[in-house]
Amino acid sequence: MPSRFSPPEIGEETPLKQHRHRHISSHLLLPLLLAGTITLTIILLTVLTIFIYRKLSRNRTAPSDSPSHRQCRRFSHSLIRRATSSFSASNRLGHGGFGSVYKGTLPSLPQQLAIKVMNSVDSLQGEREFHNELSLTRALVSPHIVPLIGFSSDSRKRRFVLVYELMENRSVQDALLDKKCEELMSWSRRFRVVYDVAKGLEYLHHRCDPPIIHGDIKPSNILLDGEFKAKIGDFGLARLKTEGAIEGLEGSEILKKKDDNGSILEETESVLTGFEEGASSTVADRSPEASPGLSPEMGMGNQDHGGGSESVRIKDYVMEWIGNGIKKEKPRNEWLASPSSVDNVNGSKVSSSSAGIRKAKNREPREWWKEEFCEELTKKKKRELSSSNNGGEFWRERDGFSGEFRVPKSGGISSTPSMRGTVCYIAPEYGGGGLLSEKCDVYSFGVLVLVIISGRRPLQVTASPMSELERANLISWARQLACNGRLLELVDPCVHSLHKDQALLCITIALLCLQRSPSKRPTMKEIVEMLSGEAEPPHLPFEFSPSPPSNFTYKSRRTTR
Ligand SMILES: Nc1ncnc2c1ncn2[C@@H]1O[C@H](COP(=O)(O)OP(=O)(O)OP(=O)(O)O)[C@@H](O)[C@H]1O
Repeated sequence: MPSRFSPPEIGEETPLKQHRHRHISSHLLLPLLLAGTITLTIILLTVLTIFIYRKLSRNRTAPSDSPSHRQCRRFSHSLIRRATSSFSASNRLGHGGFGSVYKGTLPSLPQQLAIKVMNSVDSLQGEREFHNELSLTRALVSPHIVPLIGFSSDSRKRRFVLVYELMENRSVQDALLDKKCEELMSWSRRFRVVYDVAKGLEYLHHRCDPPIIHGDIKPSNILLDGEFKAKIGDFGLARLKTEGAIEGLEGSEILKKKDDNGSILEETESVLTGFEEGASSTVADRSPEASPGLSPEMGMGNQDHGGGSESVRIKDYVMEWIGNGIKKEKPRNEWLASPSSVDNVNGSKVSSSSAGIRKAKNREPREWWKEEFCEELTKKKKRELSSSNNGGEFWRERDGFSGEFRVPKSGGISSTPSMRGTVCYIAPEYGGGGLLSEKCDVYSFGVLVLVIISGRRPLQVTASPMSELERANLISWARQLACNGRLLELVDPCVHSLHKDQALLCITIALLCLQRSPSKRPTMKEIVEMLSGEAEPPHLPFEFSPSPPSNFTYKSRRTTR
């Protein structure tokens, strides 16, 4: 009879065992599930963090309001050659410190192009500027910046080209100072140019992260499109603000180099002093009628009247000496002065690499030296008048005047190899080998505004009498007019439909920008607010206030533009 209870075979699980097993596995499953979920969450979080970090770091170098970079195309050199008809002279738009700019077209692109060919065969500086300009400009998207379309580079053959959109009306230098375009004789257009440049700089300083310092604001770097809207171009000397430390390092190297050259500088200065002593009397007595040999532009020439032959000889010697010095110092192919294009260009650019390469361009060295000598003569006259108490008030030293235009040493170019920017536009603190900051751009903007308002170069003598020399330096002239409450005299007489309040506002802002102390200068954001009427109009710096106070007043500009 089969037993009712048969013992379980070995290996067979009893329900009890099964229950225990189920209990154990469910006991293990929970922590396993939990661990799995946590691991998965950690992985997801890590991926998400990496994604966000990469996105943020990509946006950091780009302006905050331009999430995606401009489409920047790479072109072959043969295509660029075809676009410019083999870089034909007839297509040449202009010549900059590091090469020529050509007009061109490409079948694949609707717009006309400005093709900047960097001169980098013999120097690394051209290549350096190319990379600098490319990396910075491709990230910029603003209606106030010249749009970069593409580039072409071949390191082996040392060909570096940047392709920009063509600005039909060229630069402010070309359109306003050289051609005196009729369109720019209307006040509203001039004011618009000032406003556009201010907006462009505000974008660079306040909307880019990190901020971008242009470092070379001047008329030839302000381009005008078909409607005369201004855009900032040429970022070859631009810097990200975070590079301050690097700039500082360069600065200390430079100080060392300056010391090394000390004896040479001293020698140069003593020669200049000799010239000043002799030349001041000769130039002061000249007039175009009395001295037909004078260049009417400069009020200086090789002839002498009234027995000053010795001083003229000294002057000629110094001019010659400096001219030779310049030629001697000229690094190969770095001097790009083309006599045909020379016409009192606004300033000579000084730039550097760590190797201390210097350049000056677009001008016969002797031409711009003449202008700078005029400045020296003006200073000399100022000293004379102030010591004789005759007109001392007029020539009183103003904030920042001495030192903002240094006599270039070692052959006409600043002895400070770190100096970047252009003589007359460069901020005094940076010219002395200091740190490049946004306030350097603000200073250059101040000079630019005076140039746009007055329609003349920062250093220019239009006639030889000494009375004209008083106006030679635009900045000091503006300061004088401010002290005398005659600011509107600065406005270009060719301007029509003048809006006096706007003109006073612009000149006042310019004078604020030109204060010697960078911290006193307004920011570009504040300047845009003042120009747009969002902020109250500024007051002149105390030292420029006319006496009795306030010869001119503004109407409130709290109107919408
Ligand atoms: N996008 C452009 N459209 C039209 N013309 C241009 C354009 N870019 C430059 N140019 C012309 O070419 C000239 C040379 O420009 P570039 O930027 O090379 O040098 P620069 O500003 O004159 O001198 P530097 O290199 O010393 O700053 C300008 O003055 C301007 O006349």
